[in-house]
Amino acid sequence: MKQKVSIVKIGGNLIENETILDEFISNFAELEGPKVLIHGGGKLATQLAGKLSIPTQMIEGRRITDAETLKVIIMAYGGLASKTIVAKLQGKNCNAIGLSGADLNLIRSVKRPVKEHDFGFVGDVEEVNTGALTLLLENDITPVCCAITHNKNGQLFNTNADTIASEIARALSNHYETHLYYCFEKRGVLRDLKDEDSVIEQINAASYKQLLGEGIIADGMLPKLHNCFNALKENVSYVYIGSIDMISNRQTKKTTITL
Ligand SMILES: Nc1ncnc2c1ncn2[C@@H]1O[C@H](COP(=O)(O)OP(=O)(O)O)[C@@H](O)[C@H]1O
Ligand SMILES: CC(=O)N[C@@H](CCC(=O)OP(=O)(O)O)C(=O)O
Repeated sequence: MKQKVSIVKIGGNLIENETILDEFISNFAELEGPKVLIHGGGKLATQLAGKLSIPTQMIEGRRITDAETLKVIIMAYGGLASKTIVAKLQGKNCNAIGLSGADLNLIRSVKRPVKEHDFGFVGDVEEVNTGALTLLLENDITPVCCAITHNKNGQLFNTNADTIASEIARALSNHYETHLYYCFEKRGVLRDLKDEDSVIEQINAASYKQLLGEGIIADGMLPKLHNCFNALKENVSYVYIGSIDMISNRQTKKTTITL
């Protein structure tokens, strides 16, 4: 039987709030077995760009990343967010290491092809270095991955953190029974965004199509669910969307995604 690995993605809205981040770090540090943390930081990047008078433009949940925006991304995700999270995990005796996709050649990507839009320095994942990840996990080291990839030719790219989480889960699923958790600021996918109790507890491919048609899934939830189904199609065993409580043993509602 394969060993369980937990792949946990934490959204940028949560890492902005220190109290919530600390609670998440405690929950994550207590998770047993090998684990990987992927963090966003979209809100942080938007705030930092604003302070530097660099305008932010998002299309279909993805950031248009010109050369100046890429510098902000590297500072915000690879610097502030990554090091803050790693220090907090070390404070809980979790031996974490902060990595971008360039470190250990962890994630190689190519520039997102220009179709309707040119996203600039945004990369689509081509390959995850599974050997490097398993080497760390087998030595009780917890990788903390940010939303930055590279092309192995000296160029860094901004890459959606949900996609990185699903690609890492997919890569590890040959070696482990993979459990992928998307933690964000709501308790799951909601039928009504104004009603926190309207969590849809199960979504499968058929109900997903229906929810899309009804316009219930929008904005950042679009790439998130797309990534969930991609992961399941590639042998990831379990995929969940919910609050930070779902990775602790506390009973909570969450959305379970199935094919
Ligand atoms: N049906 C839905 N249920 C929950 N959130 C939804 C839904 N449709 C759209 N959203 C939006 O998606 C956002 C989550 O996407 P995003 O901001 O990319 O998450 P993250 O913080 O994990 O990066 C929510 O804040 C919410 O505004
Ligand atoms: C290409 C692209 O859109 N990249 C994302 C990466 C960060 C991210 O995904 O962060 P959240 O999880 O906080 O949304 C961005 O720059 O916003």
